[in-house]
Order: sequence, then C-alpha cells, then structure tokens
Amino acid sequence: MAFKTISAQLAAKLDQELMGPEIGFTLQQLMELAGLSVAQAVQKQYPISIYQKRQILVVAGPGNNGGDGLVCARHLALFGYQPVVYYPKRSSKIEFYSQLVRQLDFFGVPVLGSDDKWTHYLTSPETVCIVDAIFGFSFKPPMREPFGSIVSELVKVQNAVPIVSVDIPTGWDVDGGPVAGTDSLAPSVLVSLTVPKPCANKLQAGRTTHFVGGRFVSASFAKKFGFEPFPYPFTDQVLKL
Ligand SMILES: NC(=O)C1=CN([C@@H]2O[C@H](COP(=O)(O)OP(=O)(O)OC[C@H]3O[C@@H](n4cnc5c(N)ncnc54)[C@H](OP(=O)(O)O)[C@@H]3O)[C@@H](O)[C@H]2O)[C@H](O)CC1
Ligand SMILES: [K+]
Repeated sequence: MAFKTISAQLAAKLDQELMGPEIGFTLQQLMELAGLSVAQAVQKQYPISIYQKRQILVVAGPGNNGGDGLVCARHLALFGYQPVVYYPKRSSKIEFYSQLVRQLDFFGVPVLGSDDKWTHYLTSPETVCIVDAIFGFSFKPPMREPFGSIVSELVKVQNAVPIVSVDIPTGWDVDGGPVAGTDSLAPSVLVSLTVPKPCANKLQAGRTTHFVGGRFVSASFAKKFGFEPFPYPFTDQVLKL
C-alpha cells in the first residue's frame, strides 16, 4: 500500500498537539495504545500457534520509544508469550516508566539492567523475535554508548532472529534512513506509529513487513497533518501497509 510520511519535526509537533490542552491525551494513554499495537503486530506476524517457541527479547531505550517497549512486553505476556526486557538505561525523569516496570514485575516479566547478562537471549533457540524499542523519532545520530554496542549485537543476529522495530529502526536517521558508516539494522517488521516517517521509504522491499499502528487520531486531525486516515479493519490496532 502506498503511504504518506511525516518528518521527524512534524511527528514531534503532532505528538505535542495530541497531548496539548486542546485535545488532552496523556502520554500514558498514547503509550498504552502504541505498545498494544506493537504487541498485536508481533502476534500477527509470529502467532503462537505456529511458533512453538514463545520467548521474546524486548530491548528498551531511555525515552518514550523504550516506554512503548515496556507496554508492549506486558501485552505480549498477556497474549501468552514469554517476554524478557533488557532496559539498560532507566530514566528517573518520568515516574511513569518506573510504574511500567512495576507492572512488568506484577506479570512476572524479567526486566534486566545494565549489569545483567542479556546477549544469550539473542542466540537462544527459544527466541521468536527481538523487539527494538531503543530509539524512535527523537534519535539524533551519532549514537552514544551503550547503545552503539547494543545495536551492533542486534545487527550480528538479525539474519537469524527477526527484529521488530518500533516506529523507527534504531540508529536510522528519522528522515534520511540508514546512516552511512554505522552498523545498520534491517528489521523484519517495522511498526510505524500514527503515520510512517520518511525513513520508512528506505525499507528493503521483500525483507520488511510494514505495519502502521497507534490508532488514536481522527480523520480531520490526520488530514490537517497531510495524511489520509488509515483504514484499520474492525478492532485491529495495526494495519499492514
Ligand atoms: N504519537 C505517537 O506516535 C507516539 C509515539 N510515542 C513513542 O515515542 C517515541 C518518541 O519518544 P521520545 O521520548 O521523544 O524519543 P526517543 O524515545 O526516540 O528518544 C529519546 C531518548 O533517546 C536519547 N537519545 C537521542 N539521541 C541519542 C543518541 N544519539 N545516543 C544516545 N541516546 C540518544 C535521548 O537522550 P538525551 O540525553 O538526548 O535526552 C532520550 O533519552 C516515538 O518514536 C514513539 O515510539 C509515544 O509512545 C507516544 C505517542
Ligand atoms: K526503535
């Protein structure tokens, strides 16, 4: 399906408007729907009934893309998968992230920190896929550590274990796509949130299944930002493009 995109700058503006005084969404509401969308895309692409294995590694970054990953992990657990979260840099700026971690504890989902061993999950025969929730539309290259090393580990296994990227393949320039001279993720699935960003035009045809998710804007709001509303079927939170 042909799709319109919006720039990193416009995506940030769209977010601010959704959460501004006029519309009044909270970050928590949008993140819940975003994380649920990603979990649903995983379920559609790697359904449990076909894939006997159930383990999913979710790598969560320090910002809201990471928050989407934390929410996604909780829904994956509810869907019957066995998520494990690697969350190496926890921000204390937003208390909500700590609440999301406590909710994962409540569901018995392990949340590993920077001192924990995590790379064995990349090569484990039980791992269905890896959710890349490291950076989204606010990423500005070049990448700082520890994330450069983490992405290098993901790149090493990406032809053996599918990567599901949340909103942006981590490390890509949001408008320009893969950054020359750096390890570049080539995800098997991309879940663009609200509307694809320009880097989605650089996905390798035949390799990446592209979904849009984050079903939270009205038709008039979409048009104001220059795109058509997506025809999500029934109650689905994602649409394959
Ligand atoms: N409307 C929607 O579609 C919604 C999308 N959501 C998700 O939110 C992200 C955008 O979240 P944001 O918090 O603005 O940004 P990121 O998660 O992409 O990244 C911010 C953190 O990344 C650090 N950062 C940035 N560049 C680098 C770098 N080069 N090296 C290392 N670290 C980097 C940054 O650190 P600073 O120190 O620079 O502040 C931040 O910690 C969007 O993509 C969606 O996934 C929401 O869920 C709501 C609705
Ligand atoms: K990402």
